[in-house]
Amino acid sequence: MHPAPPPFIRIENLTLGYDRHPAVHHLSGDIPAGALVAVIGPNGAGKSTLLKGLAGELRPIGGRIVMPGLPPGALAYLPQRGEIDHSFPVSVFDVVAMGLWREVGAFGGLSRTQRQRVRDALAAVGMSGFEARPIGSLSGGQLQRARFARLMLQDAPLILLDEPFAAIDSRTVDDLVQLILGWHREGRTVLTVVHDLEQVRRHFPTCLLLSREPVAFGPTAQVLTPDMLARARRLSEAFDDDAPECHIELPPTAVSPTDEHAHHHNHASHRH
Ligand SMILES: Nc1ncnc2c1ncn2[C@@H]1O[C@H](COP(=O)(O)OP(=O)(O)OP(=O)(O)O)[C@@H](O)[C@H]1O
Repeated sequence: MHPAPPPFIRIENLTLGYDRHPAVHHLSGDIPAGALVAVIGPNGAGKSTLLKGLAGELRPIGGRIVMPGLPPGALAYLPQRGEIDHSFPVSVFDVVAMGLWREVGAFGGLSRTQRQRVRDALAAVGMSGFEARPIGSLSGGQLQRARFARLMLQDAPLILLDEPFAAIDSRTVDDLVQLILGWHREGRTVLTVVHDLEQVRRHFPTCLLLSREPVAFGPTAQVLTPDMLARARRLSEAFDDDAPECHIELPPTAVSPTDEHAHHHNHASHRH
């Protein structure tokens, strides 16, 4: 018998938030290497906050995230809103080439091979011929393709995508899903915030259902049950950002390696 491989990401009683107000709390669990995880939950459930925490953009208020097998900085993160200033006169090629900054450095020039890799990444997202176009002239779907091309060049073992399909045409969504499935086949670990549950059922083997705290984490078919979704909704409705404290009691659930912390507690942002 082989011992179980170490987790790629270990989350230990994690609390993340803003100005010491928890947005996600009591999150614990292991994510194995090569997992393809959909992060789902109601609006304001803390999905983006979790990705920011994993990306290192938000420091935990409590608990910790450990990624034993990940070299420092070896993750690629696609935030929800475009971080690209559309009015900035920069070409699609240059924006995508930023994906190589770790190997090129801030002021380095690109080698011939690196320039070819940029063109290959653009071809892989169906954007050949757009190299010289100003980034601000792209449609929403084209811009998202370019952002995926940049991400590909980062060649990271861990990829975090925050609502990559929001406000994107269905053909582009299909193409982006195929790229994600390709990264999964290559053995990369991918966490994606997704709103469309059909999309999740069809393509994502593992699911984390969040509602400020973990509701369920495991195989998608066991997480996406009417019970679990109703539970997530109830938790989200019981939440009030301005309320002084919290006493939410959860019954234990069948699938949930992550909710062993369900109990009475006091946090400075729940109501009853
Ligand atoms: N920069 C911030 N400063 C203060 N509070 C924030 C900030 N960003 C998010 N929040 C709050 O944290 C909570 C969780 O937000 P988050 O964006 O993580 O939720 P989400 O699940 O991604 O929601 P959605 O599906 O609507 O994008 C919300 O109450 C939100 O208002």
